[in-house]
Amino acid sequence: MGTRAFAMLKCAYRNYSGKSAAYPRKSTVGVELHEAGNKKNRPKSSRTRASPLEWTEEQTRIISAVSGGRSVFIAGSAGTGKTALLKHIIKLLKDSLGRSTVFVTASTGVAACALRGQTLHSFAGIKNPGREASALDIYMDKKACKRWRKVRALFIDEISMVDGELFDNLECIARELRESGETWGGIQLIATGDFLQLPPIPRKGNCLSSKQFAFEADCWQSSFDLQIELTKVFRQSDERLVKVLQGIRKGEISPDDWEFLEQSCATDEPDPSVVRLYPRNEDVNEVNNYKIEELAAEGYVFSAADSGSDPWKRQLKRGMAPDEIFLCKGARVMLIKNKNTSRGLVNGAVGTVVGFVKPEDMVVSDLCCEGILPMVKFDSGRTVVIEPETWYVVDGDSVVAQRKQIPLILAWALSIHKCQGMSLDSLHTDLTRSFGYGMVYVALSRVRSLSGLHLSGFDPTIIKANPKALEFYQRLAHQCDKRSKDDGSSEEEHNCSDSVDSSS
Ligand SMILES: Nc1ncnc2c1ncn2[C@@H]1O[C@H](COP(=O)(O)OP(=O)(O)OP(=O)(O)O)[C@@H](O)[C@H]1O
Repeated sequence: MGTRAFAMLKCAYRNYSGKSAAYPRKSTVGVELHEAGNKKNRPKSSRTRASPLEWTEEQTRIISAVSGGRSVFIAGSAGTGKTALLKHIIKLLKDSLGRSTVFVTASTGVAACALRGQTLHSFAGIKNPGREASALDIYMDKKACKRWRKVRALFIDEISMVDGELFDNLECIARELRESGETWGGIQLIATGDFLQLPPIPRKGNCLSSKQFAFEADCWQSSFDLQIELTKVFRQSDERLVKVLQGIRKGEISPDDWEFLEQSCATDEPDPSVVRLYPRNEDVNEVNNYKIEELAAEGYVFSAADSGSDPWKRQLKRGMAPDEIFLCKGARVMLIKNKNTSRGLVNGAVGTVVGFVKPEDMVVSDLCCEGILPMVKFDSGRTVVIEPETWYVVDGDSVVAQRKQIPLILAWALSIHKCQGMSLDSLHTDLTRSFGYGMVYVALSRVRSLSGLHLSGFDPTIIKANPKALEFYQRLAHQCDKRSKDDGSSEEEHNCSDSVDSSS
């Protein structure tokens, strides 16, 4: 089959009701075309710049430490602005050190794509992320060796999902390849994450590793000049909710807090439009497929247009933008990129597909043969034509792969792993489902306010925090406390440590 024929098949108009494919009724498209043609109704640009944030004292301290060349571990619970701060610091360092020497990585494809970076594994030259990192693989990979020698500042987001053994191995490789006796061969390391959120996924054959977390690595303490915990939560403004979530993060919930949660949350069956969070992908796919089939509506398939080469292109598949998405009228969708923050069109905004339009000034037939775009009515009330977005994998200063796709995913259901890092207006989760350490906290801490939280299966025994992670934070707090007393500053002024002993 020719490439063209294959491409046409791939993006052919599909119908999940099982009926034979048919083109959409012209009249419907006509009406929406008219709406889209009306300039007043159309978004001016999807690239509106977000207004700059006013940094807190904690965040400012981190900015100056990093600007001064220090290696920093930025801790903080959900919604304390770790990612927002990281984006700012990345820009600062790229401007000061040069784009080609600053490498942005994350332990997951989703987080890496969100930062326009690459996975830690791709950066490092690890061929098989599911297995033990092979030093030989890395030494044989000329491009990876070049990166290791060239890098001056290395960012690692979602460090909570990097295990201690990998962290130690990479530090050792950095020293050897850079022929330097300094920790990490003198690389400035900036790591962020919350060890009380999702833990590392055990590698095959490594279930009983004694170094489950990065903070258990032998080199952890010498890797950072400074370890700082952000304490101001921005995602939620309700102080009681913040307090309850902080308790859940630590695996604690008082009877009062439990009652408060039970009474304040909507415990009745939520509106079917509310996003359901599940721990497992199978459940997510089952719900989304069932719901879209139930609509039995005609729609379109949007296929991602990728360029670049492997392993970078493979990373795009692990990001948020789907390889393929079928959309029809009535489909519940979520925006997976910030389009216009001042208008509420942010990553995590949920809405319903209300139609399709053919743009006059844009060719989008690479995504959908019919050259159309979906129109979404967001729950906030705005109706917007969703233009394609591009996700990049950046290696130093070069774009090594990119994916163009409609920035939408189906949103009747979402996995807890995928929603880590998101803010949501409303969600439903069933607490009786199998949750591991940190899962309940990750799920609940996505919501901005209690009015948007729908819970079922109340059972306080499922709230649990990893004891090793708890101990790590206790030591961090103790060191900060000690340091505050030593130099006479208050605890609030000094929630950081120059040296934390990570050994138990
Ligand atoms: N200094 C600040 N002032 C106001 N809002 C802020 C500030 N810093 C961050 N925010 C906002 O707080 C929200 C949560 O921030 P962010 O997603 O960076 O948190 P996070 O710590 O990375 O959360 P998570 O651990 O859940 O990924 C975002 O909407 C962000 O814009």
